[in-house]
Amino acid sequence: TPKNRNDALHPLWQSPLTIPGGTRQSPINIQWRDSVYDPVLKPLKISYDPATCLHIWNNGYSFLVEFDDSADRSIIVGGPLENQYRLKQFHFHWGAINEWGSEHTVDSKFYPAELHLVHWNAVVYPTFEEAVMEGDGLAVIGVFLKLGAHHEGLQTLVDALPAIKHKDTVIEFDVFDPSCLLPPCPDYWTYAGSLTTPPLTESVTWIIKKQPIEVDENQLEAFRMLLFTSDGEEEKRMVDNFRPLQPLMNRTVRSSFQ
Ligand SMILES: Nc1nnc(SCC(=O)Nc2ccc(S(N)(=O)=O)cc2)s1
Ligand SMILES: [Zn+2]
Repeated sequence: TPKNRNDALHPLWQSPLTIPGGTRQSPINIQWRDSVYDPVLKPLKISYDPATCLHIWNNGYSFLVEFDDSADRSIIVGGPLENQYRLKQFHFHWGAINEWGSEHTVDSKFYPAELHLVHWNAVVYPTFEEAVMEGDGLAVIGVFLKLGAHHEGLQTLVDALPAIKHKDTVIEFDVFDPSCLLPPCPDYWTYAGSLTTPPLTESVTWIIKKQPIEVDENQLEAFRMLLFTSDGEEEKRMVDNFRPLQPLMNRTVRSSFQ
């Protein structure tokens, strides 16, 4: 029984749910028919060096795989971006059941999970922390996960999860190529948004892939055995770690495809 309203709140949201004066918050519903094809959008060029992988850890919000971003070794360029952006980490959001879990929705449809590959503009900003505060500081690629076939590349991550069950646990992860988590179809939507967890800063150019990747039930269940809580605390399963949909306000979602 929660002692006060805050305890009743989802662990993610003990801080304010809304940013006062926020005009470009994420996630949003992508209404396919309202998105505008932009012929000027370039193909997104992705080149990741698997050796830049460092470790995988449970940060109490999600599990994330972090990369060595001290040089331009794993980068994205093109698409809606004016500069190249360096890969810093990727993580996921998922639900307690397969009916929901993604942060973005397409025509109000939830996917069971969503992958976020987080990149920062090291051409313009000296550190990630500074880029987080700037309108063109970050670029996040969103990939929807749908229930289907077993995903070989994801299994490498799934096999590591039992070792990072509790908050603030970490294990070495030497080689992993996140390209294996991207769908083959190049099509994407893009819009100006924000981080979906605190500090919720309005610094993200979102690039949402149209085609989901398929993962199987056992792989989704493996995400759900993680805990929000540290070892020794009362166990709280890490599920439903997605932010509620935010108002579109004065934004247009552009598509790279007709
Ligand atoms: N001084 C600071 N250090 N680190 C930060 S923010 C750390 C960070 O990467 N936050 C983050 C939060 C949400 C997302 S998400 N879900 O992709 O919008 C990505 C990234 S501010
Ligand atoms: Zn995320």
